[in-house]
Amino acid sequence: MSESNATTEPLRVALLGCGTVGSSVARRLVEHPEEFSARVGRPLELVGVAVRDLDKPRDEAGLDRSLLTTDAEGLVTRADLVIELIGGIEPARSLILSAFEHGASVVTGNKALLGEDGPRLYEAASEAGVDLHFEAAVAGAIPLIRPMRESLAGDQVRRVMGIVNGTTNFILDKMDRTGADLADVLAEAQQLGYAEADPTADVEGHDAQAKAAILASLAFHTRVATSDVSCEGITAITSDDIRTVRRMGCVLKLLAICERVERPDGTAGVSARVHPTIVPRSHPLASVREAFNAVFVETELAGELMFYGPGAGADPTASAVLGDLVQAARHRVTGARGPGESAYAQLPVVPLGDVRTRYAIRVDVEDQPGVLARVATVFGDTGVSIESMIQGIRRSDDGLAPLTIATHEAAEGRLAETVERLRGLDEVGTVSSVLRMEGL
Ligand SMILES: NC(=O)C1=CN([C@@H]2O[C@H](COP(=O)(O)OP(=O)(O)OC[C@H]3O[C@@H](n4cnc5c(N)ncnc54)[C@H](O)[C@@H]3O)[C@@H](O)[C@H]2O)C=CC1
Ligand SMILES: N[C@@H](CC=O)C(=O)O
Ligand code: NA
Repeated sequence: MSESNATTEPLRVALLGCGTVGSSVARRLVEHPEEFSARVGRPLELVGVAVRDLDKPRDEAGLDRSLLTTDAEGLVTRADLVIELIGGIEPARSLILSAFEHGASVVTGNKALLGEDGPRLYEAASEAGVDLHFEAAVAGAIPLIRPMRESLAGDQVRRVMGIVNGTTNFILDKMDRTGADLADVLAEAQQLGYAEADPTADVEGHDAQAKAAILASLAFHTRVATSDVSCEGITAITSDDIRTVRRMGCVLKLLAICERVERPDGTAGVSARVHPTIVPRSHPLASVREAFNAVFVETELAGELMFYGPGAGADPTASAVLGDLVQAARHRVTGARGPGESAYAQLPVVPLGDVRTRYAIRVDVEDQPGVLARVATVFGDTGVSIESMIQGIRRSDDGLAPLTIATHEAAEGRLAETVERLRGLDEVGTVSSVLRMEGL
């Protein structure tokens, strides 16, 4: 690639955090400076890397150790472009705000922070007249944020649904294929660099919850915070659940679902939720393996779009970060600006109780005449329509038989009432799982 259009004045780049993703970003920056220079139109100079521990070996990142500093606050004041890959809320937020105050554009992969305090970051970037880019924050390497912010800016998004957490997809996929337990597979996902620093964020669904908030905000031009997204993770999923779902010809996936919905008074609202979901094996989401992500975006004009690729891991995530870096750097060169916040619609977030979907409920019942009728009556009373009921063989130890009831679409509130009433039946031992279904 030619360097003829590159001036000699470098743009100063500060990297905050040199962990899984940061070290891959650093390596690429120091290994291929001429490529970046040619693509941006000006050289990029890595002026510092903020770390927590100066003595930690980092040879694999190919870094000149004199670039390392524990003074992240000082580093952001002498940069044109700041890459934040520390993660978490603080000190990441203060460092990003300080970067904006000092006139730097910011690239981050920090979905936790964007989901909690995105509007504040947008506002600060806008006041400073600089860019805020975050392609890595949702679905790793997959170009999804830029299409949502820019390519689809003239269309109307109806629904965004998909797998946005690599760790849990890796775990569920392994549980499905090998019958392994959740805890065994989590350690492997951590080793491969997919999990968050605290993997509870992955398995409890909070990482996907923050990503759903980001996607819903972009899709519906509305401020949706992480706390607006209802969330259920995969920690309660057992190998029994996986087996039951297999027998149904389905697979279990942790899905983020963001929808534009009609409220009871006919006005538009937004719903956003994350939960384990039963998906038929014939559905494209069922074949998403390991730490891959896949997101369907349904719009008024484009119809259905599918985004697929590596959703986590050092190098795939670095690809998204570096793409953003080049974009932010080009803007510095040309004087252009990236898109700011678009939250003009301000649609209300509907309560989970009003959201409608389908369910599979697994209960253990006494194997006696009249029990199925009594269970069915509960559904009739609460207005939840049954699609099928499958009873398994009575167990010898407790004399109970597993019963799986699949429903037609019903409101979450009605379903919760149904489950409550099932728990009160003498003939029902336990309600062992309640799972939502999509694409059936
Ligand atoms: N690992 C992945 O696959 C993906 C990660 N992300 C996001 O990218 C960010 C970084 O993730 P990872 O690299 O996986 O995390 P990591 O935990 O491997 O790296 C974070 C690094 O920041 C350092 N750090 C913490 N506080 C610091 C401070 N005050 N000053 C300087 N350094 C500090 C830590 O010592 C650690 O080396 C997070 O926001 C994460 O959510 C986004 C997409 C994918
Ligand atoms: N922990 C996250 C990393 C990428 O966002 C995941 O597993 O998806
Ligand atoms: Na992405």
